[in-house]
Amino acid sequence: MTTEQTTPQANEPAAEHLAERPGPPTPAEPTPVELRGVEKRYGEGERAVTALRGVSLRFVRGTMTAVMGPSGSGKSTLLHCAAGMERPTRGSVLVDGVALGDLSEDALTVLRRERIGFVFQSFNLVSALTAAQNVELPLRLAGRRARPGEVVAALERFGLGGRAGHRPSELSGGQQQRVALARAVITRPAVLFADEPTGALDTHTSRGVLRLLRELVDVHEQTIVMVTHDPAAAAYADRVVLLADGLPVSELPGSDGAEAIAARMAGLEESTAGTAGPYPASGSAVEGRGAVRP
Ligand SMILES: Nc1ncnc2c1ncn2[C@@H]1O[C@H](COP(=O)(O)OP(=O)(O)OP(=O)(O)O)[C@@H](O)[C@H]1O
Repeated sequence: MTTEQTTPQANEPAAEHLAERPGPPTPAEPTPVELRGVEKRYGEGERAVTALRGVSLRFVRGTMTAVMGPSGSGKSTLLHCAAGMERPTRGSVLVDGVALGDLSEDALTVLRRERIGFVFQSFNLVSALTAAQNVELPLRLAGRRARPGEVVAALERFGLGGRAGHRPSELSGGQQQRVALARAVITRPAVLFADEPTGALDTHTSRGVLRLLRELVDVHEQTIVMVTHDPAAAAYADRVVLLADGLPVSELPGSDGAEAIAARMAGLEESTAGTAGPYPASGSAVEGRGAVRP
């Protein structure tokens, strides 16, 4: 396993410093998402599976992070815990500085609805609703009405201006995923989680969706955390975090390119193949952009 240190952004403290002292975010701008020592165990006794072993990660505003790793390494579990869809067994998740573990189920539902966006590989649109109704849904669930033109503007932003009245079955896969994206960001969430968002799309359509994700980050300062198996998709990210056996073990910038990411993944798969997990169960921290702390 290699340990690397890349240059931190000019306006960020040294990554190493961050890794040791995650510290509180400034009151003016809380960190969109922070995981502190997150463990997740499923089941009890002999059948227990530890999916996450003490993960500490921060996802800063206006960055896109790709999470990769071998099958079963804990990627989906990490995303579900970070998005408040599952409660960690130990440790804490903070969204916009709010500890999810301190919230009641009702308060967590409200926070998820208003501060967290999620897109799935299978789009998860409501089949009986039109594109416009799907996009408006999170606002209605929050008891709000869309402002005049808000939904149309959201659809247009994702190149769907002419599709407002179409139902999901009348749309291509790429169009459905763009409706899902418009729906996920209409509430202006602190973070957008994406679980294999291009997994069901062909290469050309995938690139279109990835460019839209990139634009959300670069133009609108959206924070995005995306699980992917595709090194070409990960290359769109600022940061690629590699998981193995429930821990972040390595990290590289997406700008290193798909080939370098694929090579790092291959090395990881080789080193973990047939083992019960060579990584310590005691905890790990990977912080900031471009830092590595296996
Ligand atoms: N609900 C569950 N009950 C029991 N074990 C689970 C559950 N969900 C996940 N696991 C286990 O936790 C571990 C991590 O699973 P997870 O789905 O997070 O991995 P992953 O990296 O997303 O895998 P993949 O790339 O195959 O989707 C695996 O060993 C899995 O079998």
